[in-house]
Amino acid sequence: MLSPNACLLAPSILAGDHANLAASLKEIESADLKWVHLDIMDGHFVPNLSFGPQTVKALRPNSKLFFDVHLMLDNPDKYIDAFLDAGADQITIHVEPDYPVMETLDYIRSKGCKCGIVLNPGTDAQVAKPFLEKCDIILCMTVQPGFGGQSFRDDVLPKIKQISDWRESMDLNFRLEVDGGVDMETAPLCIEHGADTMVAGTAFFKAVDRPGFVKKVTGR
Ligand SMILES: O=C(CO)[C@@H](O)[C@H](O)COP(=O)(O)O
Ligand SMILES: [Fe+2]
Repeated sequence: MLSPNACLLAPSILAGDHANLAASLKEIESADLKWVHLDIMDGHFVPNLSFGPQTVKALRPNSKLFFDVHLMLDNPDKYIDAFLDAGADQITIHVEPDYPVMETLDYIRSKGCKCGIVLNPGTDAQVAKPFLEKCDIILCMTVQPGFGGQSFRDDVLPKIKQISDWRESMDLNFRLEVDGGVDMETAPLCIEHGADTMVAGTAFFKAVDRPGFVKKVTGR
């Protein structure tokens, strides 16, 4: 079942120019896109470090893009205020670490920010079910989180379809986002399985024909 939502592409600035991330935001705007994906890594939940709320806050006045903040942290609940203050438009939190996920979603929403959960490739769709009604977005990782430039895992596609089917049967309209190894070949598979929000880092910033890339990845 295709998504009821129009397909969006959210480039990840993890693959942008870290000496000039403001210029990377301009590249996204020049491609006529509305979202940017910001990957926050703590070196604990994932074996890598990226950047923190200070960088997000510094980027905020440079852009009107929708800031889609993906927290890869062991204790995301401790950092929500920092990312709200930094100007996040949406915060997604993983379900795997041990912290109060439901309360954290409620807290993000109570502050007027969009919220959602993230599932690692090995995390069962059933884990998401209790949270679906609380979420603006469900993010399915199609790589093990921590690094850009990895290969897409097509074994995650049935999970995307399952969550898409629940969205329909429960009459919900959350976005269904896919992150990791998304490119011109893999994005159509995600769309076929019900996804509507494509994160692409490496493939977006390396694309020679950006308009062609955007068209293919969003199915427009
Ligand atoms: O969250 C992550 C990685 O943990 C992603 O958002 C990556 O930044 C996507 O990069 P590509 O796979 O598109 O290069
Ligand atoms: Fe991400």
